[in-house]
Amino acid sequence: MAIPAFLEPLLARQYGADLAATIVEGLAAKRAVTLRANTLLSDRDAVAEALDQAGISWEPVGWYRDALALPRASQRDVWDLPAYESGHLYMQSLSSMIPPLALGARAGEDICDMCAAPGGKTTQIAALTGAGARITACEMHAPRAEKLEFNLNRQSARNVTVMRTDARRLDDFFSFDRILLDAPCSGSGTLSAADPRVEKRFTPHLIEKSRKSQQALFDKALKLLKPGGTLVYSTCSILREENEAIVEEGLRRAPRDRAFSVKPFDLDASSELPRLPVSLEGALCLAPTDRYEGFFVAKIVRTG
Ligand SMILES: C[S@@+](CC[C@H](N)C(=O)[O-])C[C@H]1O[C@@H](n2cnc3c(N)ncnc32)[C@H](O)[C@@H]1O
Repeated sequence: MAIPAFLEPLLARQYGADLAATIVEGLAAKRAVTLRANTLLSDRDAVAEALDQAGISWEPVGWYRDALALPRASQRDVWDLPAYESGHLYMQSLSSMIPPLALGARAGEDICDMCAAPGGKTTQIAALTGAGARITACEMHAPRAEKLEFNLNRQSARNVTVMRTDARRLDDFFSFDRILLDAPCSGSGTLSAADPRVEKRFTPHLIEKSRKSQQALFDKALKLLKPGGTLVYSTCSILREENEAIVEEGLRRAPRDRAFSVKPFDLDASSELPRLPVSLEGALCLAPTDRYEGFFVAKIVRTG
């Protein structure tokens, strides 16, 4: 099985042939298992000690103290740890830890995670706010909403209300200080040649379907944002049509009585991130590598 052949020309149109070839190589690389210490129940040092005791070698991640990379471990090695079972850690890709950091949520705020299951980012936001924020987590697919609730319980994220609903239909009466829209996407940044279903799953139709849903969700997010509020838009796609184009079109047709601006966000030691060029100033797009998934993150602030 191979990465579908139509992807490389698509990438080449966006990034040029050389970079497209490097990206496809990055997709084929075996990615290191990475995890996040759950500070609602434990901390980085305790998780590191549990790994040491199990003989699993780990490396720190420069831009996020709670993240650990396990270059030689398998997922099963982590599943076997008591600290995994008890929710003291959460297996999560490094790239997907960035949107909650970019969101910058604080205790006391109203937060919405519009597309929340299985809950990696919801539980991270809960941990980052010390369980002091009011978090609404939407998920429209019932089995995935169950998985979300399971993970929230296991991670002890008690300040989260789960809404089993289509976030596109949220009443405009709601308003939030911060919204994370980690949108459903084609997954072009995380494709694996080892996945036997990759050719059936990743199709031009999936990109188009994702794009429509992303735009509708983005438009809704802008309506739900309080003045001064922050929206973070992210996908695990590296295609411009699912990323920059969604943000640009959403801002173009935003309600005329509101103003929004794309803002850069800081990440300590972010020079270690494998950045791809972006056409939206302030946004971040990561290349797939043996450590990172391909990922896009943009931060939008309602300025008026
Ligand atoms: C990229 S995944 C989210 C991953 C999640 N943020 C995490 O970090 O664990 C997108 C999720 O959005 C859900 N979804 C798709 N369309 C939705 C919609 N219109 N409203 C709510 N949830 C939706 C999907 O079922 C899927 O679980």
